[in-house]
Amino acid sequence: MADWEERWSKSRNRVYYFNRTTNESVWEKPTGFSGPPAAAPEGKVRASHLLVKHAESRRPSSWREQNITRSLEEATAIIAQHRAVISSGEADFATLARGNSDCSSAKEGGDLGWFGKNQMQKPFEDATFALKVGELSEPVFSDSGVHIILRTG
Ligand SMILES: N=C(N)NCCC[C@H](NC(=O)[C@@H]1CCC/C1=C/[C@H](COP(=O)(O)O)NC=O)C(N)=O
Repeated sequence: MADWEERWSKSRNRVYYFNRTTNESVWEKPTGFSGPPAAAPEGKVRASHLLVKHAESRRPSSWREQNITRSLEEATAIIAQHRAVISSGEADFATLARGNSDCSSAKEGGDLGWFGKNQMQKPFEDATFALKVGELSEPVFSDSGVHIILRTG
């Protein structure tokens, strides 16, 4: 496993994995990969998020639920519950995001990869850039719904 390293694909704006011995490149994280994360591309941050959508979301549908009808209040309460579970250490962020996030990034444990300014909706961008690496946000409200954000890079 020591042969693999995480790299950043500028063209696809996401990480990939390069094997120094075989020169092979793969998108999916090799099983057991434990190398250092890709170096932070200039001016970019990396974050994972858990999104709970509601009836007023810009796209009230997700892989989890075809037609999302919960209210903004309900979504906020659900996010607060998830945040409490993560903060208590009862579950890790990626596991909770994988099963509960209404974003397609759920399949990556919520990982959105590296992104710079003007890529994400402003409330999300502002909240992420204000976090230190490793810090978990308070609930963040965007047109997509209600998020908690873990800054990872
Ligand atoms: N660069 C990466 N990895 N993908 C492009 C992101 C585009 C960006 N997206 C967002 O700002 C929302 C909030 C933060 C994450 C995010 C994810 C949304 C949430 O779901 P939706 O409201 O779209 O159904 N799904 C994808 O876009 C935008 N400018 O709309």
